[in-house]
Amino acid sequence: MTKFPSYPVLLVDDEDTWLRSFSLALKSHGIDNIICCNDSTTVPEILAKTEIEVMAVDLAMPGMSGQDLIDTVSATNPDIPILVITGMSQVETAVQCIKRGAFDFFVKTNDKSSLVSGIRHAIEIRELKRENSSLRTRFLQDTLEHPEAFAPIVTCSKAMRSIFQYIEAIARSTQPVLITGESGVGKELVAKVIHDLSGRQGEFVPVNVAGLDDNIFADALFGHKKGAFTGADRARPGLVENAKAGTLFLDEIGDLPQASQVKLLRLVQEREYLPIGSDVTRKTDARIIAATNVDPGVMAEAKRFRSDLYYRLRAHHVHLPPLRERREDLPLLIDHFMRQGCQQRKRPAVPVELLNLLASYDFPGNIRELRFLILDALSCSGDDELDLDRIKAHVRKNPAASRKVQPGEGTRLQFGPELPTLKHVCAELVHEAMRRTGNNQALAASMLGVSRQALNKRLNKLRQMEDPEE
Ligand SMILES: Nc1ncnc2c1ncn2[C@@H]1O[C@H](COP(=O)(O)OP(=O)(O)OP(=O)(O)O)[C@@H](O)[C@H]1O
Repeated sequence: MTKFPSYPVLLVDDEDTWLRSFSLALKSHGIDNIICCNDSTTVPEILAKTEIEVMAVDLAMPGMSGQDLIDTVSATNPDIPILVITGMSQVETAVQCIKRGAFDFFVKTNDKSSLVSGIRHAIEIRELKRENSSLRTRFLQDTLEHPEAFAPIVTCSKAMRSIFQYIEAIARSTQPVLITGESGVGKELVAKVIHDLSGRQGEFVPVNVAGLDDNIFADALFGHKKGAFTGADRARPGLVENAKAGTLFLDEIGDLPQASQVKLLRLVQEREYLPIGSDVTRKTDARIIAATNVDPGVMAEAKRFRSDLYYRLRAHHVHLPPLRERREDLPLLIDHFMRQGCQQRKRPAVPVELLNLLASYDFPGNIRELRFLILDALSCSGDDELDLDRIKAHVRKNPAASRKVQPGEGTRLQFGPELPTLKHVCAELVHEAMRRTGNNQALAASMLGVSRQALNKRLNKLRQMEDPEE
């Protein structure tokens, strides 16, 4: 099992019994990467050797008091959240500690649940801070540390590049990720990249939970004991077990029944689950990535999706834009799918008309639909040129998705009583073509029936007219 969190939690107290019982409480809640230290004077040495995620320190200790420790650690390792643990009579001192930089304080009692929640909260804050700073660096430098990991995602879109930078920043976190976006935008592809970048040794285990009733959901995810129900003639591990030390990818979580939402909440929050027929709780270290093409925030408002589950799942959130908002990817994707479909055969030429045809199509099925269109057209084409008949028929069948005005059958442009000038109409047309193609000049030129050079000249002229200072 991968230890959680990735860097240890340091517990500092001179009472060994307290250290033992506290670390047991943490372990039973899935926090098992712990260093116990009963001599506060050795803390600076530990910090010099090991990166620490969070510290919990007692106030009254011989050698170096909790307060002294806070002063030292805040000066040398200001990013480490420090939780102060005090006796009943020391609350005032604890408040002083908060003023000196401690993260929070807790009164030492036998019930350790609030202390465990405090540690978990501090771990989450630490992870978020780490990700924020990594994100800031990446944005400033506009770099990707592992561009090769994104190779399966074909794109040249700026929006997608920013998403890649975000993914790199959150990939190693243990918190869940929610991926939203229309059907076919590449959510599963992105989930797999997050797993590949996570450094997790376990498997990537995808499961589509759409339409599963609660019993099948529980059986698929949590498995069952032998004899748990009629037909359960042997024990079967669930997908959560298969995803140990890896990633569990739950696709289409938007339709999950309420009862399954409760079970998923426990899995996400407590990292715990019960196989069917068992009364022994099991722990998991699988990282959860969930995806949906319905906005769970809206569903949470409509009370169809638990809001506590929604907020837990979206500790990190990746939203993938639809293909119609990144049309600049069309030429690359067409080329990619042409290559995919022509591994065993000669690649026919792609008529320029194809880009023109697709540049004003809205792709309700996004990249999956484009892939199907290209592979389908290839299957009916000879070696010379890609046959566009079936693509044209498909685009015509989806008139709502096609904004293109077909020659001869289109609506006429509407004008008010005063006609615009030719110059004005040209400028509007150029802007519209650029907008529709996501600023891809080759595509826009093809839509407007001019060469790329001619469009470029026109764009330069327009820029000069709009901003003569330039
Ligand atoms: N940027 C991309 N580059 C190359 N192929 C892509 C890209 N995005 C998606 N695809 C391909 O499109 C298809 C659909 O992608 P995927 O299954 O990841 O979408 P999805 O958003 O998870 O869909 P759904 O919501 O229906 O589950 C797959 O064949 C995938 O490989």
